Amino acid sequence: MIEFDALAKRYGAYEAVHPLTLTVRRGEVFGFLGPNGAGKTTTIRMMMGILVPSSGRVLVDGLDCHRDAAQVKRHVGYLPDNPIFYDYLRGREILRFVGEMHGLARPAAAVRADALLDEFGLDEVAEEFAVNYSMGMKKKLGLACALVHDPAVLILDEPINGLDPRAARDVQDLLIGRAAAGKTIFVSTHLLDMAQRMCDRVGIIHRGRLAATGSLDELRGEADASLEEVFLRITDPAAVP
Ligand SMILES: Nc1ncnc2c1ncn2[C@@H]1O[C@H](COP(=O)(O)OP(=O)(O)OP(=O)(O)O)[C@@H](O)[C@H]1O
Repeated sequence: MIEFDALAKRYGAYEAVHPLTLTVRRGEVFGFLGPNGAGKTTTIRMMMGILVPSSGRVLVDGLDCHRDAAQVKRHVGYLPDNPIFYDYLRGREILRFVGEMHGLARPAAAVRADALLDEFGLDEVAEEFAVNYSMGMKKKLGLACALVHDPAVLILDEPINGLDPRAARDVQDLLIGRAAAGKTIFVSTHLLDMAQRMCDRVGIIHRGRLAATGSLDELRGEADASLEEVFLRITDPAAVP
């Protein structure tokens, strides 16, 4: 379970995330939707202990993401918006290294890395340097790194942004598999197709404020508007925040 309790972030005088209160249930796939600059990455960086909240807090399975940041990392798999690797390590080496950093014994990390490389279709490039990976391969490797310690919770920042349709579908299928296995997934995106395919509930963030939350049916409402119509209405630049 993820509990946001009036979590807020200011950059100087600029309020990037207004106090955010929200609960994501265990086993739920929650889509955090918003246009560019809405505050999605800032929120996720607070969840990962990378940014210090200006006020409020966020808890993952009872652990405070700021105070207990190290424990949270054991519990959570994180895919950053732009995964960066040691360029001159090979895919397999990176995944083993991340596994060992999470406390797996060397043989166990090797077995786990091989299984994920196989599942993610990266086995053919496993001996290639990550610097030579395509964007799709980097996202898949990043996701494999997020999963190497079999965390209960996944926090994913724009997992299919910039991917071609096949790679995007591959990544979504991998995530849908994880959701079916009971993982709690918090995924930020501005790609509504993905939200529609994967998410149990979504929240729409606009100018740092959570403007709407609910299941897709709830957001579409009685008018049965498409998610795109709902999103465009809520995030209309002319709308008063
Ligand atoms: N370090 C910073 N200093 C000042 N302002 C910042 C900083 N980081 C982000 N911002 C501002 O905070 C707001 C929210 O940014 P954030 O990156 O969280 O948005 P986002 O929803 O993830 O956007 P995108 O979809 O474009 O990645 C933006 O207006 C951004 O310019």
